[in-house]
Amino acid sequence: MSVDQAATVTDDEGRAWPIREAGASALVLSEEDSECLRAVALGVAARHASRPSGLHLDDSDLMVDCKLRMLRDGPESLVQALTEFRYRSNPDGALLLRNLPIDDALPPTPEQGNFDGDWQRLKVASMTQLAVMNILGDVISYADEKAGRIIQDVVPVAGAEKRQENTGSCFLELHTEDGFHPQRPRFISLLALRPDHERVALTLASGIRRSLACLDGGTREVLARPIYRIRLSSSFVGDREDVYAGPVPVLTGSLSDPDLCVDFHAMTSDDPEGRRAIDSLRRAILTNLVGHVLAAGDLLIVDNDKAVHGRTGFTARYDGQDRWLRRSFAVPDLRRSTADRMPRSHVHRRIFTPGTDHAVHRRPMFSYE
Ligand SMILES: O=C(O)CCC(=O)C(=O)O
Ligand SMILES: [Fe+2]
Repeated sequence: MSVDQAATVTDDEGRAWPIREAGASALVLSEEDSECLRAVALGVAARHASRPSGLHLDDSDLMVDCKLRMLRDGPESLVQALTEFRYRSNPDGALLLRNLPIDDALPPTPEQGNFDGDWQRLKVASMTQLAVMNILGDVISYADEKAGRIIQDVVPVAGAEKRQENTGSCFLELHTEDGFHPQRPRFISLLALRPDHERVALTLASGIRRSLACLDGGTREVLARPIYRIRLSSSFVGDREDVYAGPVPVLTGSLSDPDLCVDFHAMTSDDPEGRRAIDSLRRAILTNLVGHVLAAGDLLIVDNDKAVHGRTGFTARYDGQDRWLRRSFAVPDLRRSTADRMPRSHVHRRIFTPGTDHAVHRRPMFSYE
């Protein structure tokens, strides 16, 4: 895959797929609303100032505070847009927010994948993101990934350029986030602190609501069969390439408005019909791409049930000024994972133990080749 100047993605067969600019339908916060949100973020940060960085902001009191202050003092138009998106989603399954407050003096982009400094140096960005996520749902993170951090850093890492994960800088194939996880996120948010140097890294999304019309009834029926397996991502299982979840269907729920779980890099089917249906779906998804080069203060929310996302390639310089996004997840109901979390913690325990051949999840769901 590659991207040319006219914002198209070119697939391996040389066919170019246009990318609609997501900025056209963005919600741009007014200066007044942005300052209002900054005040909410600073207020929450001040009340939790003694929280050590080592806890990665993992505490339900902080989440309660974020939600309460956002509902009480946050910009009403933003709370309304988030609540509508939560209930109804939209045709692209993606909502771009612009002009969100972030911290004035940013630390250098971390080199090794995680920001290890004091969270207070990013208090505006961190609390803003958690305030937004707490309106969309219940914040969750995964112990297997990035040490369970509640807010994860998405930065290029030297040596990982070709990896199909967010430390890479090549084309990141369209995927459902953590589609293999029993409590995968409903919403993911990506808040940009810095764009890439050349401003070419387009974060992409594509919604099943737009693609459904491009799929015939037979293809939809195949995609609804539980004949697909998803390889666990390397951020969960390291270098192992043989751990799969499934079998699962790609389309579930309503026939006219289905949910989607697919990964065009990590999903396979032993069934030739299943593979053909995935190819048709990929063409439909590529027909309906939206994209945006996330700039500082842009926050993209992806509805992980209704859209896949990915990113076009870029060149990292590893000079402390590289692209830097921050990511967080929300689920509709945290209580569904009570047995898999410590009390008051929002971190889901490991589903995979490195060095063993056993996934630790209590419901057997992984297979090994
Ligand atoms: O880098 C991006 O824009 C998207 C990365 C991504 O897919 C992720 O972090 O889940
Ligand atoms: Fe992703």
